[in-house]
Amino acid sequence: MSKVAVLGAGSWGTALSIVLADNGHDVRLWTHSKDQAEKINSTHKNDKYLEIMIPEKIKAYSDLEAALNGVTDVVLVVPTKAIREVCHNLNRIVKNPVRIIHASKGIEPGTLKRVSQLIDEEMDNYNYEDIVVLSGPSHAEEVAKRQPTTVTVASINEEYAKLAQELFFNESFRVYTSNDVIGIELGGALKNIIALGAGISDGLGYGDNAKAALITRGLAEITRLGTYLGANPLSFLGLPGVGDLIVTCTSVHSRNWRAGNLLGKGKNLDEVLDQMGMVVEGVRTAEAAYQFAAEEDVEMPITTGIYQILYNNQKPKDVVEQLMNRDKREEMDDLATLLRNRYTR
Ligand SMILES: NC(=O)C1=CN([C@@H]2O[C@H](COP(=O)(O)OP(=O)(O)OC[C@H]3O[C@@H](n4cnc5c(N)ncnc54)[C@H](OP(=O)(O)O)[C@@H]3O)[C@@H](O)[C@H]2O)C=CC1
Ligand SMILES: O=C(CO)COP(=O)(O)O
Repeated sequence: MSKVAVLGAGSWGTALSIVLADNGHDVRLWTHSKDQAEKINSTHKNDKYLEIMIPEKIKAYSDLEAALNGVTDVVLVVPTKAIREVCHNLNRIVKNPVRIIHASKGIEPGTLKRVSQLIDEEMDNYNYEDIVVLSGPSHAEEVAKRQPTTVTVASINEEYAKLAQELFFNESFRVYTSNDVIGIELGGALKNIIALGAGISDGLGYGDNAKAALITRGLAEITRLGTYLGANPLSFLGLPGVGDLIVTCTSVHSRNWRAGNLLGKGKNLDEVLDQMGMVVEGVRTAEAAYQFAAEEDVEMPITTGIYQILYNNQKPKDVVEQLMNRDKREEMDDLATLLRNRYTR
């Protein structure tokens, strides 16, 4: 059994700690809040984030050095905007070799970097090839209740991907492996933009047809950008692609869907974020993807529309009208070319 530090005690860090504790590992759940650590240790609940009781053997820490003492694996689960800060501190403290698995879903605006690239930049002596990403259709609320869930762990280091699979795998948490770090990270990050769109569509009162269109054309957009950035397009048909799109675009558990729903009902971004109280990763990732699409001339009309709603106060109804009235085109034209180019290279 392994000693594991889970860094980030929000919904997902807590749910993943439960999976690891169920598997018999020694789990330290680190939070940047002393009060929260004390509350978790005394009540075995983390009720701002999850309703369920936490196994007593999970120990919460607010001292990062103490949490990391003697661990073999570090699971990073803070919001993307906190990854650099946490890795900077990790870099200062970690002396023994550890394996790093991250489960955060975002892209940094400005630099347009994925989470594994941020980790790589902040950690002096850690190989990019050894970073593992865990992603897939997995609402924390359901994982914490041990409901059947499937995810993928990806690393260029095949042995580390298999070790991560072993660490998390159990009868209600099925884990696949992959070597497509770019595809798995982009699938998880970009689906949040489309989930905002699905929430907006529901908030406007549109039906299943509109949502199915968003999911499908959203997948085309994700595949287009992802393949441009070096991902294996097949990854987008897998759990961290279409799987995660379905789970976030169709569920009230999704914070991105919920935030979109409020936007569709007429609230502005500041009001929505105040009300959410949890991370809505799609907001920053929409900014990053919009910047990228504009700079590299990659066609991302849904992302562009959502960016305009979030950052330029465009009315959701006007954006839908613009999307519906774009030039007529063939459904698969550019995607077919993209795939053909990739496989005939
Ligand atoms: N929830 C889910 O079902 C899933 C989430 N994810 C991803 O996991 C990541 C984390 O999400 P999730 O746990 O849901 O988010 P939550 O909003 O539930 O929790 C975020 C946690 O991170 C903490 N935090 C914020 N800033 C910092 C910082 N600078 N240093 C240390 N801790 C910090 C927050 O602390 P505080 O309480 O003080 O704000 C909180 O404990 C995201 O990238 C998300 O996309 C992936 C799959 C499923
Ligand atoms: O990524 C998730 C499920 O796989 C959670 O999505 P939200 O961040 O929208 O809640």
